Amino acid sequence: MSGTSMDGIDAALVRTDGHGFVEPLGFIFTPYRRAFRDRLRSVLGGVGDVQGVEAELTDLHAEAVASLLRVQEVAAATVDLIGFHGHTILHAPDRRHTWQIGDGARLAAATGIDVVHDFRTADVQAGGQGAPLVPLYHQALASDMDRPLAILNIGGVANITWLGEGPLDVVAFDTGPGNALIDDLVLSRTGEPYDDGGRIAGAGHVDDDMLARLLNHPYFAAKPPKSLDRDAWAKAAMSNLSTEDAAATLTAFTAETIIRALDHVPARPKRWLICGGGRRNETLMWMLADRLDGVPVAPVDGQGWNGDALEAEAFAYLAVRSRLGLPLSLPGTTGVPEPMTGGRFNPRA
Ligand SMILES: Nc1ncnc2c1ncn2[C@@H]1O[C@H](COP(=O)(O)OP(=O)(O)OP(=O)(O)O)[C@@H](O)[C@H]1O
Ligand SMILES: CC(=O)N[C@H]1[C@@H]2OC[C@@H](O2)[C@@H](O)[C@@H]1O[C@H](C)C(=O)O
Repeated sequence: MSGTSMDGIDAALVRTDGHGFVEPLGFIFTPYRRAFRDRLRSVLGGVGDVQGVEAELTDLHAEAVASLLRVQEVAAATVDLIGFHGHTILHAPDRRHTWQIGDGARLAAATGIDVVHDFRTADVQAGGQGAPLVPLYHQALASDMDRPLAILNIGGVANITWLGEGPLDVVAFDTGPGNALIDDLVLSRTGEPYDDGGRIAGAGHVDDDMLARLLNHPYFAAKPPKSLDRDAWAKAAMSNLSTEDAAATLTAFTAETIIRALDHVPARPKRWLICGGGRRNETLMWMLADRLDGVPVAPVDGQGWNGDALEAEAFAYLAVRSRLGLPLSLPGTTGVPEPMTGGRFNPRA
């Protein structure tokens, strides 16, 4: 999995039957070098040297698989399948178009392992949003937990999975920006890739006028299903604010838009579990807790799950489901008219 933050590759090793049995076995993160990150950024929107970047991205994923297997002391021959998400460079479900680069056949040839890739196209072509796809994995992980439960991923974009009692009782959608706007601000002002621990935002004051302007966007009132492109929000015009105040305001924007997700779920969750890199932003976590007013909110790690690994684990799980012809998405998760399978199979050479 190469997430919208463009920070690197998450690779997870999972044992699963594609139904209720999931056992995460290992995880490795391989950061991109600055030069590749820039090249990846240069093809967002589907422009420039897409083919060249796709080949490079695929080869970096083959290296990530090799590193994971080395660390886990597992032979490639004993691995049944790779779920290869690739990297989203364009997401326009309303035009029935979504584009994840990553060459499945090339990865299968490089690793000697069967590969499933292109997870989102079938859903989008059937009229779904093509995202988020992680919810069915969240449901498998949380099978014995009290409901209603919210699992929130704060990556470049933030997405919520709301789980009610029944197996089809799932509502999921992108809530708004996660870290992407904060990352872009901090990078342009300080040269650092993100606001470590939320310390910059923690030293600033929220500009209420700016926050109100940011919140004045039709996306937040729109009913799900709904999903976002990473760059749905153009760089917010923050030039009149100090770095600290701008970071505080964008962090409050993320927190506030997550809270607005409550307008679109059937009942208030009894508990929130947070995954993705944003759970390390203490200012954001504090802003969320403050707005949730006593409802428990904590990183998923306290549950024994790895909050950095869930998305990569999910695409392993979904790859197995794809081979079994099982749904990857539901009407409640992507708005697809009926439960829908997906993914394309690439046999090893
Ligand atoms: N120590 C930290 N303090 C604050 N923020 C952090 C920290 N570590 C990571 N992050 C944030 O988490 C981001 C990476 O999160 P993650 O890997 O979950 O995103 P992603 O998977 O690329 O995105 P998406 O889920 O949208 O595809 C970084 O860009 C940064 O903003
Ligand atoms: C189009 C696309 O790649 N969307 C990503 C992105 O990153 C987070 C959020 O927006 C989510 O909708 C999705 O990824 C996760 C893995 C998902 O499909 O569940």
